Amino acid sequence: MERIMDHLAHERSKAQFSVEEMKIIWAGSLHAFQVSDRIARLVASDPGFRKDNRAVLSRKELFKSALRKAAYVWKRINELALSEEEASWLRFYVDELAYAYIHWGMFVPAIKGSATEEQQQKWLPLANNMQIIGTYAQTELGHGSNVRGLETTATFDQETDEFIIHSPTLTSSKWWPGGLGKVATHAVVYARLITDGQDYGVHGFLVQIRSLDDHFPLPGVTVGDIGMKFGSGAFNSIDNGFLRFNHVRIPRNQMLMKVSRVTRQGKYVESNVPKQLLYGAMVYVRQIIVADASIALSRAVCIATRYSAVRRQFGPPHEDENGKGVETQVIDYKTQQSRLFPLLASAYAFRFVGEWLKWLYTDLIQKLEANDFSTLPEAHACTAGLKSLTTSAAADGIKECWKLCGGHGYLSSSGLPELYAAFVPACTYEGDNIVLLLQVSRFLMKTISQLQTGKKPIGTTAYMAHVEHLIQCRCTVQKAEDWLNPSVILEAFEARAIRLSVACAENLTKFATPLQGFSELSPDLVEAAVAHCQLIVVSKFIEKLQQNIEGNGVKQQLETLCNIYCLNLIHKHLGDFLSTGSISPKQASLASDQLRSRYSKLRSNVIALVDAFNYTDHFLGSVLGRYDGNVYPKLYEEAWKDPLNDSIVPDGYHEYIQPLLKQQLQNARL
Ligand SMILES: CCCCCCCCCCCCCCC/C=C/C(=O)SCCNC(=O)CCNC(=O)[C@H](O)C(C)(C)COP(=O)(O)OP(=O)(O)OC[C@H]1O[C@@H](n2cnc3c(N)ncnc32)[C@H](O)[C@@H]1OP(=O)(O)O
Ligand SMILES: Cc1cc2nc3c(=O)[nH]c(=O)nc-3n(C[C@H](O)[C@H](O)[C@H](O)COP(=O)(O)OP(=O)(O)OC[C@H]3O[C@@H](n4cnc5c(N)ncnc54)[C@H](O)[C@@H]3O)c2cc1C
Repeated sequence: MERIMDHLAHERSKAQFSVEEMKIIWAGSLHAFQVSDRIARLVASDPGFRKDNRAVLSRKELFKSALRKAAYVWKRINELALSEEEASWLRFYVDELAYAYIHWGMFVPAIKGSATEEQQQKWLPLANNMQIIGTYAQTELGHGSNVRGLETTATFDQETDEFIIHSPTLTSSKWWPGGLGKVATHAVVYARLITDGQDYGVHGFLVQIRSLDDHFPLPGVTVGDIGMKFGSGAFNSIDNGFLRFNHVRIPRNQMLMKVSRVTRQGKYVESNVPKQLLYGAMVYVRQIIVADASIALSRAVCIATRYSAVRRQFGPPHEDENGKGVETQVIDYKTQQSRLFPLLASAYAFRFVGEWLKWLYTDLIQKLEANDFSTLPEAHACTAGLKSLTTSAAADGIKECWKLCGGHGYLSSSGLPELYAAFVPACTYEGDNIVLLLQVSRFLMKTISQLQTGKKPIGTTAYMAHVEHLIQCRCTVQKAEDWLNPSVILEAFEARAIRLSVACAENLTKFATPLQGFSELSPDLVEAAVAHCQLIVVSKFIEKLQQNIEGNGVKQQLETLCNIYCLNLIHKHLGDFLSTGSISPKQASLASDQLRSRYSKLRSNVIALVDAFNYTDHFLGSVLGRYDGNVYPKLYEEAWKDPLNDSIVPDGYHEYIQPLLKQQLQNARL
C-alpha cells in the first residue's frame, strides 16, 4: 500500500513545471480557480453530497436520490447565499444529473433568449426562485433533428385571446425533454403557430403542465417518463419524459414574442430580429457542451493516467526506490502512450477552444443587444461544429480510457462506465453530430460561393481569403523539428481544410440541383466540416500559446501538448492530408517521428498535468483515479460493498443452487 502511494509521489516529483500555475491556466483565471477550488472542497466534505454507488440503485432509488440532492443543493445555495457563479460550480461538483440541469441550462436561457422584456419580468423571477420548475420541450416522438417538421400545434383563438396547444398525432408527442416525466411544472413547448388558418411554422410557448398545488397534470395534459436509458446510473437519475396535449388553452401572452408576435386581432407580426433567434437556447447550450466535453474527457484521462502509472505488467525487472524488483509501469509502454497522451492533449485543446467559444458567444450576445446580427451565422456554425467535434472525440476518448485501464476499467468503481454512459448522449442531444456538421458544411459552401462575389470572409473562415495560395502551396517541412513550427502546422491544416471544401464546392456544381448535390456529397461535406473544425481547435490552441503564459515551465508543457494534439490529428487523418497534397508521404513520416519524440518529452509530466485539473477524489468518483494511487486496497474494499456480498450464501441458493447440486450428486450416485 505504501509503495503505491510513494509511487505517485515519485511521479509528481518528476514534473518539470509548476502545477499550481497550470491549475490557473486550466481554470481560466486565478479567480475561476479560487472559486471552483473552494466549492469543490465544500462539496467533497459535505456528507449530504456523498456519492453512493449509483450502479446498484434501482431506478426509483436513483431518481429519488437525485431529487434529494437537487433539493439539498438549493438549500445550501440559499443558506450560504452563493452567487450565481458559485451556485453553478456547486451544481457541477455535486455531479448528479437531475432536472435542475434542464431548468437552469435550457428553460431559463430559452426565456431569456426568446421572451420579450415584459415576459421576462414575469417569468424569470418565478424560475430563478424555483417557484416553478421548467423543461425544454422541443423534440417529438417522430421528429428530433428536423425542427421544422414538428407537428404539435398552437392555434390562436381570437374569441378567447388564447392559444390552443394540441398533439394531433402519436408522433407529435413530445419525447425526451429532461425533467419532464415526473418533475417539471412548466415547459417551453415548441409548436407550429396557426392563426387565421395560416401555419407560420415553429415557435416557442410557455405552458404550465402540472398543478402547483398537488403536482397533478393539468386538464388535457398527459405526461410520464419515457423509460430506462443506457447505463446503470448515468442519465437514469433524470426523468426524460413524454407529453401530449389535448386542446390545452394558454393565454396569448404566453407565446414567446421576442422574434414575432400575434396581436389581439390574430395578426402575425415579425420583429426586426432574425427568426433563427428562436434557436438561441440551442446555440447557448452547444457552447456549454464544448466545455462539458473537455471536462468529461479530462476526468477519464485523469483516471486512466493515474492508473497507468500505478499498474505494472511484464517487462524487464526494475528496481523500485527500496531496491525491490518490480514490473514495468504500463504508462511506459509506447502503445499506451500513443493511445493516452493524445487524449490528454485533446482535453487541454478542448478546454482552450471552449474558453474561446465562450468569448465568441458573449460577444454575440452583446452584438445582438445592439441589433447587430452579423456574427450569428458564424456563431451558429462554430457552436454546432465544435459541439459535434468535441463530443464525438470525448465520447470515443472516454471509451478508450476505460480500455486503457484493462479489466478494472470495466468495473463500476472505476467511474468510467458511468462517465461514458452519461456523456455519450451528448453526441445526439442538442443536435445529432452529423446533422450539425452538415450545418457547418452549408456555412462553408456559402462562404466559398461568396468569395467569388468579393465578400471578405471573417472570423474562423478568414483563412479562406487566401484560397489561391492555400490551394497550391507546398508544405516546407524537411526535418522532424520543422513540425514544431506553429505556422507550418497551421498552413498544413488550412490547406487541407480549404482543399476539401473547394473540392466539395466544385463537385456540387455537377448536380442538377444544389439539394441533390448536398444529399449525394454529404459524406464528403461532413469530412470538410470536420477539417474546418479541427483547424479552429488547432488555431485556438496556437493562439493560446501566443498569450502571456506565466509559471515555471507551464508554457513548454502546453507547447508539447499542442504539438501532440496537432501531429496526432495529422497521423489519424493522413488520408486527407496526403490526398489533398497538403503534405507529402515523407513529411507524414517526419510528423510521426516528431510525435514519438513529443511523447517521450511529455512522459515525466503527465501525472502533474492531470493533477492540474484539480479534481477531488469525490468528483472523480473512481477507485482507479485516486489522487494517492492507492488502488488495490480500495478496489478490494469496494468489492466487499457490493450488495451480493451482504450475505455469505446468496439469496437463491436454496431455490436454485442447492437442488441442482443435490440432483446432480444423486444422479452421479445412481
Ligand atoms: C454523472 C456524470 C455526468 C458527466 C457528464 C456531463 C454532462 C452534463 C450535461 C448534462 C446536461 C444535459 C442536457 C441535455 C439537454 C438536451 C436538450 C436537447 O436536446 S433540446 C433539443 C435540441 N434539438 C436540436 O438540437 C435539433 C437540431 N436541429 C436543428 O437545430 C435544426 O433543425 C437544423 C439547424 C438542423 C435545421 O434547421 P432548419 O431551420 O430546418 O434549417 P436550415 O438548414 O434551412 O437553416 C435555416 C437557416 O438558419 C440557420 N440556423 C439554423 N440553426 C441556427 C441556429 N441555432 N442559430 C442561428 N442560425 C441557425 C442555418 O444556418 C440557415 O442559415 P442560412 O443562412 O439560410 O444558410
Ligand atoms: C439524453 C438525451 C436528452 C435529451 N434531452 C432533450 C430535451 O431536454 N429536450 C428536447 O427537446 N430534446 C431532448 N433530447 C432529444 C435530442 O435533442 C434529439 O434526440 C436530437 O435532436 C436528435 O434527434 P433524433 O433523436 O430524432 O435523431 P434523428 O434525427 O432521428 O437521427 C437518427 C439518425 O439519422 C441521421 N440523420 C437525421 N437527419 C439527417 C440528415 N438530414 N442528414 C443525414 N443524416 C441524418 C442522424 O445522423 C442519426 O444517425 C434529448 C436526447 C437525449 C438522448
